[in-house]
Amino acid sequence: MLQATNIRKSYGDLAVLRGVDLSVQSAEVVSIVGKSGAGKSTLLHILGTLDRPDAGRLTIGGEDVFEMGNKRLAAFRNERIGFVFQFHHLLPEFTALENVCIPGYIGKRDQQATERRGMELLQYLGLANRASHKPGQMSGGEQQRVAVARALINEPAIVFADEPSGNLDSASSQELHDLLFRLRADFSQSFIIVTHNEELAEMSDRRLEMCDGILV
Ligand SMILES: Nc1ncnc2c1ncn2[C@@H]1O[C@H](COP(=O)(O)OP(=O)(O)OP(=O)(O)O)[C@@H](O)[C@H]1O
Repeated sequence: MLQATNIRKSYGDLAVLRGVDLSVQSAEVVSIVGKSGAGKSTLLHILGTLDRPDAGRLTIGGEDVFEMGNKRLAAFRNERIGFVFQFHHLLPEFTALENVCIPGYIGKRDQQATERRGMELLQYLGLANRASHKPGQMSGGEQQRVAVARALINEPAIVFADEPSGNLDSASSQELHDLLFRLRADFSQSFIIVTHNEELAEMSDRRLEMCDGILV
C-alpha cells in the first residue's frame, strides 16, 4: 500500500530524517513512537505528501507521488489519503455531516453519494444522532470520531494519524483506539499513527521507533 525508500530531510544543518525506509501493507496498523523532536511529525508530513523530502522515493497504491506536480499531488492527496490530527480541526460553523463530507466536496465527488456515505460513516461510528450538530455541541471524543469519518469519506488507501488520542481522556482514547482497529478489520483500512500512547503502540501490528533519524 505504501513504500518509502531512503527518505531524507534536513532543516539547515539539522538532519532530521537520515534515510527512512518503510513499507506498509493493506489492513496494517503501524505505530511510530520516539522522543520529542525525533522527527516523527516531519516523517508523517512527508509520508502524507504534505511536505517533500530532500531525497527519497515514496509510492502509495503503486503511484510514485513525488514525481507528481503540486496540482496533481493535491488531487491525489484528496482522493487517496486521510488525515487525523491531535486537534480535530473541524470547521465550527458546519454540522458534523458537512464536516465529514468536506473532502468529498473538495474532490468534486457526487454530492448525494458523498452525503449518503457520510451518513453511513456517522452511523458506523455511533454518531447518526449527531449529524446535524455543530462541533461545539459535541464532546471531544465525538468530535474526534467525526474527524475520523472525514478522513475516511473518500475511501483512502491509507490514513495518517498524528497523536489522534493526544487530546482525549482515557475512556475516549480507548474508544478511539478500538475504532481504528475495527476499521482495519471491517474495511481493511491501513493506518500509520504517530503516538506517545504506549498502549496504542503495543496494540499495533508494528511498533517502530524514530531514533537518530531512522526507524528501528
Ligand atoms: N519547519 C522547520 N524548520 C526548522 N526546524 C524544524 C522544522 N520542523 C521541525 N523542525 C525541527 O526538526 C526536529 C524534528 O521535529 P518533529 O516535529 O518532526 O519532531 P517530533 O518527533 O514530531 O516531536 P514531538 O514528539 O515533540 O511532536 C525538531 O528538532 C524540530 O525543532
